[in-house]
Amino acid sequence: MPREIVTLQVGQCGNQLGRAFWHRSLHEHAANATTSSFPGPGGSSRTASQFSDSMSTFFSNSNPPPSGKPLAPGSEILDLKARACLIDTEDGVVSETLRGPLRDLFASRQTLHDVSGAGNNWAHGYHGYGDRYEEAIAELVRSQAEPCDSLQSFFLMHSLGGGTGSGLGTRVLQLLADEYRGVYRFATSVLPSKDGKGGDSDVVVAPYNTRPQVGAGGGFDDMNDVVARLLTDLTASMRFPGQLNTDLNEITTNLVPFPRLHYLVPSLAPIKTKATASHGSRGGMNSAVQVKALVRDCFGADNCLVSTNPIRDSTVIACGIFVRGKGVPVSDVNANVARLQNELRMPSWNREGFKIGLCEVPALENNVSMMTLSNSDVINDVFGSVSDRFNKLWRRKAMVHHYTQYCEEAEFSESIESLAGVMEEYATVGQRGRGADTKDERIWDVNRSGAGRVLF
Ligand SMILES: Nc1nc2c(ncn2[C@@H]2O[C@H](COP(=O)(O)OP(=O)(O)OP(=O)(O)O)[C@@H](O)[C@H]2O)c(=O)[nH]1
Repeated sequence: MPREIVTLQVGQCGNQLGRAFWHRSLHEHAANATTSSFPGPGGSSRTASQFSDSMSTFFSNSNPPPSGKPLAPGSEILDLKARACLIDTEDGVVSETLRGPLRDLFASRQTLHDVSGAGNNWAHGYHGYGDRYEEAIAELVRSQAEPCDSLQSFFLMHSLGGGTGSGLGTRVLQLLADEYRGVYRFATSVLPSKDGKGGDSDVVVAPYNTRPQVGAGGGFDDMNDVVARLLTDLTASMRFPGQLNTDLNEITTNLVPFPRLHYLVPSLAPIKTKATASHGSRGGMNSAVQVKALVRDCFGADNCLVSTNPIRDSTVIACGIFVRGKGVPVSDVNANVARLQNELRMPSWNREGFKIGLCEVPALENNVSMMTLSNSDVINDVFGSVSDRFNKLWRRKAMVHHYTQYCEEAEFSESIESLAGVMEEYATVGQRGRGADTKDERIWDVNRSGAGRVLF
């Protein structure tokens, strides 16, 4: 039975990532359709093909065949709609989406946008726009959630450097927690680069808006292409049928042993962008050798989507390994898990903390590829640098007056304390992984609401 996922794209970055994700998903489904392909002419989602049960996780088909009269394969005209809410405080990106090649995938009632933006101000997004649009956003979400037979989770995309994705995005996550208790929220967050250079050098106050992290070099198109790879790999086994499928709830349950330690660092192998893509790399290797090489890459520094130390040098609390490709035996993956259990530093209570997913449908550019999600204390490098940059501004109370138009100054100290708390919990787990066993069990006693969150 399909278990639907509702996607929420918030802010400019969130909506641009969403576009890259839907575009890539449609192409994957087209490449694997048994009949004629979609997207149709011009990238449209309205075309002839088959609508599978698995596809209904992310898409609805508003033109189902008449009941009791299944149409012959190939004669079904799909009118796909993404199960998505497009939210922004400016109208540029959302309007562009509604005019562009993906226009048929979204009805205009699936969107909510204003015109003036949040001016890179978290408090403007959270309090200003949050107060103004809370009801309308709740209604928008309801319009997508209510038609679902069995809502699995919410999938949110945003950046943390500006004002809308960070502030209004946080408000949306809170609204979801309040109105849909028990439904997991899985957020993909683009964080400011560690050194303030590169992608987010345009946002001086990014550390105020973020509280946590990162980035990569290159333009947005290339970056978004990599992120779309990550998101399609993450959701492949929810969109395609398969033997060893994983859903978002399973991932969250297995990789988040404590509610506040919910930051999952992704790695991809091979990493390819449009510019560097080529088919069939490592095509000559047998599966066991291929999987071993992919694992090696994913646990090194170069393939990690967060610029930080290699995952293999950190304490790994839990880890998901997701493989795409035809005919990869699970035994090849298990052999690597056994090796990682010996090689990685893991807390003694969770040496079994691996979640494996296998999807037979390959990614577009590679015959076999791998994505890992690591819950590890490596994230403290990132949080530490955000915290340092935050404090540099905060000591001088620089730019604070822009925020106090919308919020109390106390929120600044609360957020930096909250971040310090998360860092302390990760540090404690990290020390345990290094063998320093303490009797202090406070860390396990956290009961704040948990959500999976992929950072990059
Ligand atoms: N990877 C990636 N990062 C982006 C993209 N667009 C913006 N960013 C980054 O996101 C941060 C700014 O956030 P935006 O999403 O532009 O802003 P916003 O959330 O819409 O907020 P306001 O502009 O203040 O209303 C900066 O760090 C940008 O470098 C994108 O398409 N891809």
